Order: sequence, then structure tokens, then C-alpha cells
Amino acid sequence: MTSSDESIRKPWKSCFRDGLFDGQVALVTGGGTGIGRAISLELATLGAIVVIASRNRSKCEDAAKEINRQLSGNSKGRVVVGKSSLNIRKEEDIENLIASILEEHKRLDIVVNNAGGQFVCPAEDLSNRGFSAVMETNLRGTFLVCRESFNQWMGEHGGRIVNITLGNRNGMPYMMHSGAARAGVENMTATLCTEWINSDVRVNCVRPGVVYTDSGAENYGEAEDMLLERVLPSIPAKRFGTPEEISSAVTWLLCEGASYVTGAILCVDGGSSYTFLPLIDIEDAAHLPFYGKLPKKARL
Ligand SMILES: CCC/C=C/C(=O)SCCNC(=O)CCNC(=O)[C@H](O)C(C)(C)COP(=O)([O-])OP(=O)([O-])OC[C@H]1O[C@@H](n2cnc3c(N)ncnc32)[C@H](O)[C@@H]1OP(=O)([O-])[O-]
Ligand SMILES: NC(=O)C1=CN([C@@H]2O[C@H](COP(=O)(O)OP(=O)(O)OC[C@H]3O[C@@H](n4cnc5c(N)ncnc54)[C@H](OP(=O)(O)O)[C@@H]3O)[C@@H](O)[C@H]2O)C=CC1
Repeated sequence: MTSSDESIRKPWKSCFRDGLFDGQVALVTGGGTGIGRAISLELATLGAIVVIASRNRSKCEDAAKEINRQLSGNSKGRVVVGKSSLNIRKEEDIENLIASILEEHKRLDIVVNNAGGQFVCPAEDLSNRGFSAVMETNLRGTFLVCRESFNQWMGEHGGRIVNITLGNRNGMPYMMHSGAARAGVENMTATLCTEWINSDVRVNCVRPGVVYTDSGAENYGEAEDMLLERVLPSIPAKRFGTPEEISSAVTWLLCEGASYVTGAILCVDGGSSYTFLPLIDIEDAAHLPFYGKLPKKARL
């Protein structure tokens, strides 16, 4: 099996009913690629106006055009691009984006904190700034989007937030920074869900295992072979996940059917949380395209 095998690329159809999110407004950070894009497509298919934003605005514009082309004429939903580019490491970007959504769409019912990422680096070689960059992106960025959504809208009107984290139950070899940041997001979610429940705001996490995305394949390049050879056999399901499988978990947490669910961490990982990710030999990391960006002392 390869990661582009038909068995994990079946034609997608939402398992939720049409019109589920009619009249609602959603923000999906990083909604132009990979998992975020699948979430945006599904929410728009189900009727939501979905605002997508990330650092690369033109990538979001292309994605919005393509998703809107895919939507059936029956859907009241659509995808629109945020007024300006969004870097979740910048507090001002977040404040301005949410203010502009409220100015234009007059509400914000749903937030999916999907934007994030990391680089591969052994812990002993990780610089102070490298650690901070990943914390700022995944932990502080997610916090600031939650806080602004609450302060500018949800605190008064209610809402639902889903934070995308990362399968890190057994730690995250060579990605300690990201594993720690996502563990922080999950614990933050546990606190926010109780602090905000009386404002009718539910906050949950979806924790994906390894998910095949075109953007990821671009990112991992030649390393795909290594992932297939080393990581795939350790996944009880014996395949990677698809963005659509993450999206349907997110959609369920956002819908009325989950109205009593808050503070949950929903693992969507083919059982990977219950096995150990094999420690990838650092020599294999030399094949990774991002290896060249490692600080010199982290290279072989
Ligand atoms: C099993 C897999 C499952 C997971 C899959 C996914 O998540 S798929 C999703 C995948 N998608 C994504 O991950 C996309 C989003 N990811 C990103 O944007 C970046 O990875 C980021 C979040 C770190 C921002 O990075 P940036 O470059 O804008 O940050 P900056 O300019 O602020 O630099 C601050 C410090 O960071 C250091 N540093 C930077 N790169 C590397 C490196 N490769 N190596 C070592 N160090 C690195 C840099 O050297 C500097 O420290 P120094 O030298 O001054 O002491
Ligand atoms: N694919 C996988 O196996 C797994 C992925 N995840 C997580 O799921 C999420 C989506 O990943 P995936 O779709 O695979 O990968 P992508 O690289 O396609 O998605 C990351 C998205 O986040 C955006 N982004 C990154 N940094 C920032 C930032 N500072 N400010 C605003 N937007 C940002 C990127 O857009 P832009 O570059 O334009 O800013 C991009 O759209 C990420 O948080 C990822 O870590 C978790 C587990 C496994």
C-alpha cells in the first residue's frame, strides 16, 4: 500500500445532513490546505459561511475558489478569505481578523484552530528561538484565537471551538517542542471548557494521528518512503488517516449532537495512541527535505 492508495482516497461524502450549519459563521485557521481545507469544505457543504486565513493569503484565495466550485448549488454555505493575512504568532493579526469577521458577517459561531506545525529537530539541538517559534505558533496562537473569539463574540452569544492537536500520548520523538505545545493546548482546553461553559461555549480537541495530505507529502517529500516503511507498520489500522476523517470528527463536535460534549480529546488515529511510534533513526532524518534547514549542529 502507498499513501496515495485508492483505499484511503475514497470519494468523499459528508455523513451529516444538509443544512446542518445554515446561517452560521465559522473561522478555520490554516483552512486553505490539508486538513483545514477538508474541514472548510465540509462546513461549507453543510451551510456555514467559512472564513479561512493564514500567512499565505493567495493560497487561501485559490483554495476558496476551488472549494466554492466543488459546492453543490443546494448549499447555502461558501468559503471566503479573511480580510488580511493571518499569522497566529501576531496578536494584532488575530484581533483584526476577528473584528473584521464580525464587521462583515455579524457573528462568529464556530472556530477551528487548525493552523500549526513544527520542524523536526532532536531536543538537544533545539535553540531557544526554535522552541519559542513552535510554542508561539501552536500554543500561544491557539490561546489568542480562543481568547479573542470569546472576548469579541462568544462570551456574549455562545459558540463552539475545536482545537486540532497532534497524536502525542507517548511523546513526540524529534518534535518535543510540538508535542509539548499540543499537550498545553489540550490542558488549556480542559480549563477553558469549564471557565466558559456558563457562556454556552464548548471547547474540544481533535487529536489526529498521521494523516496523508498533499501539503504534507510536499513537506515530507522523499521522507514519505521512510514514513511508509517505519511508521505505517506501527499504526494498528495499517494505513494513514485522511483529512476527511479528521473533518468529520471536527464536524460532529461542532454540531448539536455533541451539545453535552466539552473538554473532550477525540483521537482520530487508527489506534496509534495505543502503540509506540518507532523512534525514527536520526540517519533517516537526513533524507528529510527540511533537514537542510536544521541548525548545523543538528545535522549528522
Ligand atoms: C508524524 C508527523 C505528524 C505531523 C504532521 C504535521 O504537523 S504536518 C504540518 C506541517 N506544516 C507545518 O509545519 C507548517 C508550519 N510550520 C512553520 O511555519 C514552522 O515550522 C515554524 C512553526 C517553526 C515557524 O518557523 P519559522 O522559520 O517561521 O520560525 P522563525 O523564523 O521565527 O525561526 C525561529 C527559530 O526556529 C528555528 N527553525 C526554524 N525552522 C527550523 C528547522 N527546520 N530546523 C531547526 N530549527 C528551525 C530557526 O533556526 C530559529 O532559531 P535560531 O536559529 O534563530 O536560533
Ligand atoms: N498531517 C498530519 O499528519 C497531522 C497534522 N496535524 C496538525 O493539523 C494541522 C493541519 O495540518 P496539515 O493540514 O497536515 O498541514 P498543512 O501544512 O497543510 O497545514 C498547516 C496550515 O497552517 C497554516 N499556518 C501555519 N503556521 C501559521 C501561522 N503562524 N499563522 C497562520 N497560519 C499558519 C498554514 O498556512 P500558511 O503557510 O499560509 O500560513 C497551513 O494552511 C496542523 O496544526 C498540524 O500540525 C496534527 C497531526 C497530524
